[in-house]
Amino acid sequence: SLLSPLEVNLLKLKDFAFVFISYFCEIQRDDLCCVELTERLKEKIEETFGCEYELFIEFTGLISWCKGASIGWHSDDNRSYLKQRDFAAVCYLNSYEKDFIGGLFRFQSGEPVTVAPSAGDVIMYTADDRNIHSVDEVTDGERLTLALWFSRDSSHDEDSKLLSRLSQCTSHEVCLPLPASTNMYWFCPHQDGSNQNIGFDVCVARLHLLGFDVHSLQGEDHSTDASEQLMGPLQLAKGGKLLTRKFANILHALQVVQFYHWKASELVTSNVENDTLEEVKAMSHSQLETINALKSVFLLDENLVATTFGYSCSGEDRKDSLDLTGIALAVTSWEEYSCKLLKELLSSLPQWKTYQTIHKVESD
Ligand SMILES: O=C(O)CCC(=O)C(=O)O
Ligand SMILES: [Fe+2]
Repeated sequence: SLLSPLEVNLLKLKDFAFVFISYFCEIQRDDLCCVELTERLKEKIEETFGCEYELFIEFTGLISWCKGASIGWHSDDNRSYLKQRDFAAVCYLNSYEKDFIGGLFRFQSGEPVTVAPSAGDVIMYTADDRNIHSVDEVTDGERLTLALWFSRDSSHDEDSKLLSRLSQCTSHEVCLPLPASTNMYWFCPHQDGSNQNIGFDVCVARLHLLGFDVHSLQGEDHSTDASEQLMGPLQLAKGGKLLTRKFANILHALQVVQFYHWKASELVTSNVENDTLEEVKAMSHSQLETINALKSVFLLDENLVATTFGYSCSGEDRKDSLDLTGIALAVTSWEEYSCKLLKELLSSLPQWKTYQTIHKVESD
């Protein structure tokens, strides 16, 4: 094991759909830095593989493998756009048989042949075809990993890219999340196309599990392509009611809902103002139709959603505890929270730029 139980727990603490930036700051605040951890992994790789030159972290991914997820035989540099990858480190954040079934890691040749993930363990291997590997299908539960890829090529340094993006931010703006292409969020257990009609959009499904439906403002105009609807302005609905507040896109709505779910007990809900209450309206028949039309495209298989995310009856409690009025309040708290995190990040930016790398900076 390379990671302590505390580190493992901090890493998987937040829902994965939540912004990595907030994740990163919370961990810092708890006096344990994700960056320190990744630096430690980098040093370990350099030591293990006898690297003479410094490595750069090329990509960091906090990955949730839901029921049905798997990956066949591959090397990690097997695409033209992945050629810069030299080494991989996969940190296991939970354990085989305890938290999920299936999901064994296998090497095609050499020893060990099979690795059963165990929280805190890290596997490291070269990204080329000397280490062809696969991951068995996860048949129950959710498998959680922190995966990092390393490159000898400094032009692929993840830190530099992030630094230049952060340099373009100003601390006053709210950073609205931008969804990647819609097919990034499409979950389909049969990638071979045998069951084209089975699947769901991960964002719509996560909202659905928390008790919310999506009302696309572009959906009212029937000419808009369904997949574009999630990229544009939308509203949230629940139990025949609609929150008039507009969200920029599906990820914005999801972040606010997840934030509310995460922080609900801390948000002050006692003095709900009238104008917040006025934002919750009964929905019309046509609005309900727009909601259902979107569901019929993006929530094709509700049972698959429940089994994939492993929610059963316990999911009902969380659904009921979250309401639209709370969401209206959470929008502002989420903005304040995001702005605060962004300010903290930006305050470290001058030092980070000096070193061209992201390090923990002591705040006064
Ligand atoms: O999660 C794992 O055990 C390995 C993941 C993997 O092979 C990959 O993402 O390329
Ligand atoms: Fe891999």
